Amino acid sequence: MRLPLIERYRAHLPVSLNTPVISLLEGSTPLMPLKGPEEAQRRGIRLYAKFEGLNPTGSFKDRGMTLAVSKAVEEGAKAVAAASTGNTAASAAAYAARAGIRAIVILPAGYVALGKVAQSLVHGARIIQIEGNFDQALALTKALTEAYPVALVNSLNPYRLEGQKTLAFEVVDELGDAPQYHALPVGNAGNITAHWMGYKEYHALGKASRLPRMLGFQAAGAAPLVLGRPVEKPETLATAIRIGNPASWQGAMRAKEESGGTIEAVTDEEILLAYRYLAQEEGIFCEPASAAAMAGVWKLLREDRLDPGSTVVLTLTGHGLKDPATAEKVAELLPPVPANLEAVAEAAGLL
Ligand SMILES: Cc1ncc(COP(=O)(O)O)c(/C=C/C(=O)C(=O)O)c1O
Repeated sequence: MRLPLIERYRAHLPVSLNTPVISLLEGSTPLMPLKGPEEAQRRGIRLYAKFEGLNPTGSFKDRGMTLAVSKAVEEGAKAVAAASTGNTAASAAAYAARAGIRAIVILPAGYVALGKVAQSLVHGARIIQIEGNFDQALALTKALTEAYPVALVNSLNPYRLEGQKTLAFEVVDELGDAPQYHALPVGNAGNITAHWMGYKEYHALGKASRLPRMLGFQAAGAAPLVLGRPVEKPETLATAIRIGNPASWQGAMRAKEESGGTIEAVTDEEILLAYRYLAQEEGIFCEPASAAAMAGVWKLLREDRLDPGSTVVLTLTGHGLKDPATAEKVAELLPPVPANLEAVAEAAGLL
């Protein structure tokens, strides 16, 4: 029987018997073996996708939100607030509804994928769109939660990272050890920080014999961690990681340096190629930001920078249905045909 994430990893989480468990049965997502591109097969490198799009609200955010909202309710909160590029908002809205408290979400107007706005709307969140970007939305949300009795549930909230570290636990529990490499997209950098926390905790407990090298990937137009300075006007079609000044900058640097890993940039074109590869060659529909992890691993494979025979886990952070508009960038919808067999057979390429 599927367990709430807090129950599955209670021993490793800052909860007590007084903590209500607000859950949508998140976590325990599939670790899917990939065929992998030819460059991986040739070197005997095994790729696995940890598909976080199969969480209840369709992204990895649910791991952190179950804990952040449970702890907020334990502390008497009647409302939670988050700035978001969309998935944090969707998750906060769902878990607040589950808990019977209010969600306030602040979004950068015009830069949040359709599916995520739909989720926040339908769950009844109070949606505030600002004429600004995510970084401005986060500053406003911090100010709001300091001035009013509302709990902040962005990844500045330590409970978010505590929840998200469980992904590393699941990978080790399933593979029997940590992989040599773990790749993921990086925006506000909470997730790479949390992954590294989880691997270090499990390694310290002797549950993993090794620590993976963390491979973080940013979109080239929104790559402050690669440039070494904030990006004033971040731009990328991968709107989930369109962030110019990551809140967990230090955490990301620690994960990179302590693990001997790297944080690099991939272009929007490379992201779209990886997005299409995952959908059309592996059968996995993830959102563009998630495909940055595949784009990055592909780049390292082309540059022959991954050890032959190694195992690489990629966190595919969100489901592709979140951003239906981008699907049309990689496949053209043909115009309708007359409703007769010959026209359909011709359109199907069977004639
Ligand atoms: C699909 C997807 N992939 C990657 C990231 C980057 O994770 P972080 O590096 O921990 O920020 C996000 C982040 C989204 C938000 O920050 C938000 O929803 O406000 C995401 O939704």
